[in-house]
Amino acid sequence: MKVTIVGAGNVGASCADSISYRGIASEVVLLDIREGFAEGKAMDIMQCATNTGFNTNVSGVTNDYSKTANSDVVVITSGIPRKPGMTREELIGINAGIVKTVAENVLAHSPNCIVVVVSNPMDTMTYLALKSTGLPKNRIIGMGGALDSSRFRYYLSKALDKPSNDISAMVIGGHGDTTMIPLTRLAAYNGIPVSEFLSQEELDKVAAATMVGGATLTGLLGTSAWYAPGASVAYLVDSILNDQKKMIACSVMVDGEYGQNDICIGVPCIIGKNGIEQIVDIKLNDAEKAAFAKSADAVRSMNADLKTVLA
Ligand SMILES: NC(=O)C1=CN([C@@H]2O[C@H](COP(=O)(O)OP(=O)(O)OC[C@H]3O[C@@H](n4cnc5c(N)ncnc54)[C@H](O)[C@@H]3O)[C@@H](O)[C@H]2O)C=CC1
Ligand SMILES: O=C([O-])CC(=O)C(=O)O
Repeated sequence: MKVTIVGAGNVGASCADSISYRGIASEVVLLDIREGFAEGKAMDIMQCATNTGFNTNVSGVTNDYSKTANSDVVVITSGIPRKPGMTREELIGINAGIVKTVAENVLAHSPNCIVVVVSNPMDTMTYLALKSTGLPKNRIIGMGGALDSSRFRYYLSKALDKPSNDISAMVIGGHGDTTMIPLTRLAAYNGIPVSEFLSQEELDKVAAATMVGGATLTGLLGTSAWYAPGASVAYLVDSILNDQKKMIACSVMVDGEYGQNDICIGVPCIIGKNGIEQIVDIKLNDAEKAAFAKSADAVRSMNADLKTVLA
């Protein structure tokens, strides 16, 4: 199986690293416009192979899409990240043009691939990739919910003082500081609702920390995060390449699910070899429904900024 990652920066290289470690692809191609950069990142990752024991062939290219031909999955991470104090939405002006061109280039060489969109503002970039390429909606997947859900589990694990892997929890809605919806009502510690162990005040604190999880890291690092984003992409790509049918919150075009249409937004999805194989339309309570509608309005109004790039 062949995976191309466009953008060999912090997130792209971390995706390549995590995918190689998992041993889920025979070939990973990293592509960047910066001369020699992807080649260098690929060489550095390949020099891990003997000490970590992976057999994936990772190569790097400078803007040569012919080397990406016949990829099964293409991950788009190209574009600028935010700096402390910025929102993801402020990146749209530069990233929209990049994502549109990149999506066209990758499909010209891999017409049957599944595209995973990472560049921010991710829900809007996913919508742009879908609208500009005309691909069927199962083949364009926005990655955000996998990461937000793993941060939610991290903050729950800190509050409970229990391991993250004993906790199941999901974040739906937009991938933005104010649009995420951590589903605290449904979060569980080994099958037991977390509300058995944490007060409403503690749960509200966890939800608030989750929503600004990316901003917190951006403040600490001076640029946005990359290890957990890379691991989240690898988790998603694993479910596609190995047809695992995992349920992962992903940004996908909704068609009536959760009462919404014509936006890409985070909802629980079954992910397999065909990409998005099913949207799991669960019953939300009134407060969750209201939060989802508000989140959808914000995502929709962001998409309106794409008018010129989609014209
Ligand atoms: N959806 C999510 O959960 C997450 C999204 N992100 C987003 O991912 C994007 C990348 O972040 P980082 O890797 O930290 O940034 P970075 O600046 O480290 O890397 C971006 C790379 O894209 C390359 N690039 C720019 N234009 C290109 C083009 N036309 N073709 C090919 N490569 C191009 C740059 O040369 C650079 O190497 C940002 O937009 C960031 O906001 C970051 C973390 C999580
Ligand atoms: O915070 C950012 O800008 C990058 C991102 O989407 C994340 O780490 O969740």
